[in-house]
Amino acid sequence: MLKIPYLDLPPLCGAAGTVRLPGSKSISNRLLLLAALAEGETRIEQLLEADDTAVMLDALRSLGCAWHRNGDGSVTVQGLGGHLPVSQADCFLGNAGTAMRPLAAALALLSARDGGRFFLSGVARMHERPIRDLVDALRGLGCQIEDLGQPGYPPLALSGPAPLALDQPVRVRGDVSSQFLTALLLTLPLVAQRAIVIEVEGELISKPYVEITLALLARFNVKVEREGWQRFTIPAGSRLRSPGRLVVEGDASAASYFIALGALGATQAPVRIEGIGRDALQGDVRFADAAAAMGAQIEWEDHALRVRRGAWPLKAIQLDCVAIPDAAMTLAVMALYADGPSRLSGIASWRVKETDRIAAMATELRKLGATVAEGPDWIEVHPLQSWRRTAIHTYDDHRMAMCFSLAALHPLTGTPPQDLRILDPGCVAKTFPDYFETLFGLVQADPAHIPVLCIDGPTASGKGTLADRVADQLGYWVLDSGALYRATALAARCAGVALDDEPRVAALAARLPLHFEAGRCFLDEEDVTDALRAEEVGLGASAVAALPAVRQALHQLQLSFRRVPGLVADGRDMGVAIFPQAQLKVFLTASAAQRAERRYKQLISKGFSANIAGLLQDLEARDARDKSRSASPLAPAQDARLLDNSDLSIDASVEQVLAWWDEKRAFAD
Ligand SMILES: Nc1ncnc2c1ncn2[C@@H]1O[C@H](COP(=O)(O)OP(=O)(O)O)[C@@H](O)[C@H]1O
Ligand SMILES: Nc1ccn([C@H]2C[C@H](O)[C@@H](COP(=O)(O)OP(=O)(O)O)O2)c(=O)n1
Repeated sequence: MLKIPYLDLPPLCGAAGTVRLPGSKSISNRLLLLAALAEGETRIEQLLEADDTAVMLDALRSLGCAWHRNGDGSVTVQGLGGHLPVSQADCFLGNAGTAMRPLAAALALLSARDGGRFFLSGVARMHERPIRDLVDALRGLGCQIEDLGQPGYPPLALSGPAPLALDQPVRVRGDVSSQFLTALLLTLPLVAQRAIVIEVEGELISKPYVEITLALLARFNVKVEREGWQRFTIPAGSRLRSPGRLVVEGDASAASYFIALGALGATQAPVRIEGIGRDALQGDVRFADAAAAMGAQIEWEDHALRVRRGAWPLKAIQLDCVAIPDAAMTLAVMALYADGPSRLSGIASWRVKETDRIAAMATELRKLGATVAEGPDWIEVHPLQSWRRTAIHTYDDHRMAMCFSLAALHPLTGTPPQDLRILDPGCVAKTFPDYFETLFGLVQADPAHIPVLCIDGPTASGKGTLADRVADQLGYWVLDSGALYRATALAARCAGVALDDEPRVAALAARLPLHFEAGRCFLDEEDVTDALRAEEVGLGASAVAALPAVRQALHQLQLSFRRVPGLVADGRDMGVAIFPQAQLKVFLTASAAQRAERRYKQLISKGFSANIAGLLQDLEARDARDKSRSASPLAPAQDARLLDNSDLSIDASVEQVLAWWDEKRAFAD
């Protein structure tokens, strides 16, 4: 997960491969609430692990519901059988509408029936998202609900006891958000001694989401009777009972980004998306039909789909998106690649989501250079030929970040390749914490377009530390090239090969069974992370690094680290020999005495024995050999920036390098 201020995406030219979708947010949060309110224990598999489900789980715990995560990631919830063991709780629900609305209804009804006082709040944007229609419906039943902020918006206090009047139909508006109706449907079974009728006022939007609600209620033993989309009856004596085990479908809205990716960039092999089938509960699965109408070639499997590019450019569409409001945002970005203007209507609900999505979408598309028109419930997007390099604001809206990542495929239109900045990319954590990492596993880019930042310098100058920290800030990969020379020296020692036997050491280097996993380094199956840091291995590395055939053998391997979205490479010759075209080259130095002291502290802290005078001698000898060897001697590249960090803290060094990076890559805002 990326918790960084911005992520620069290099220009992308294709996509292929397989993605496993995270669990559906809508299904996950509905199931959590139903499982908590029901009788019996429920094991929920493939539950979404993201911000919106985390706040729901926290809230359930504070309401006295016990749950635990199992070894396979599934969650087991002990149902409360419709009775809260606590009479007070304060629940913070972030920006999760799928938690706020149904919990408001559940707590209003339960506190009215059993007494108690409960508080619901969220982030500032949550307090701007309307809930009045639901509150009005609940007040109509006799529930006591206080607006603690602006009337009609969270935060709310729900208290009781208070008499409930359930003999008249419950009326709720359905034309702003279907979540109000969903909230009532999920929770009224708690008080359904007699049949309860819900009548919807206005034209119900997002009907597929209500279908999810009805289908999940049926799994919990409540069979709601429906007359059209206007009248719903919860039968007398309905009781929520756990079905025992449930599997959450993959998130169909999240699938939209990968369907779009396939439609745009899968010209050879398909993008295969696992976790949903054609008969998925989620309405957003119908996004696939919209993408097909724009030209995507889609083949369905039982629980997966394969997407390739069909028509190119994409075909413009005119579509009423009322049934696929979330996934429709993806169409707006696909429209940039179409053969004419596309018009999406029926999207008034965009205005009350994580942000005003119509305004946000129009603003950011225009920054890319597009012509966009917008109305209260529609948007029209013209295709784009000449793309501007820009920084996309994401408005704390996960879908803005995910949609706009697709703009990095602009070279497919023939426009000159350039990078694209996504601000606050971490906002995807709401529903898809690993979205960007997943995307990077599927996309292709010309290596020459993938940015590289080199940090070269002598031993113990702090290259590794600086490289890791800078890469973390940029969301980039790291190449610790010294580890490759160290691993070669270690492999030679294990194989009994003399370090000056150039052909045999080079042969070992050429097929080094080295791989990196979660910050650890493995030779074959063996974790050699710590062994590589031993001082004698460093000296051995310096010896094998002087052999031209070894350097040659490791060259290609080093180049292969240049992967989307970018690379920070640390070593001796990164800027001179391996990535001579790098955007920024830093040559890092510190006095020999400082470096010896740093290395001493580092070794001692890792449990190695060390002596400072010996280390100083060794590092001066190593500097001399690294500088004087004929093959790629240690020296700053001509265009390198020198950074002497003898008197700089690690933070100050990181700041300096990031400032240089920003200077090179300034973005229009
Ligand atoms: N600017 C700095 N100031 C103080 N100590 C530093 C600084 N940069 C790195 N160090 C410390 O010096 C030690 C050696 O750093 P390392 O990154 O391993 O160096 P290199 O990769 O150049 O051999 C580490 O313990 C690190 O925490
Ligand atoms: N790109 C590189 C990286 C390391 N080397 C050599 C020179 C170094 O003495 C050894 C070990 O490198 P490493 O960066 O791990 O060493 P330090 O952490 O700086 O002590 O490998 C090299 O020649 N070229």
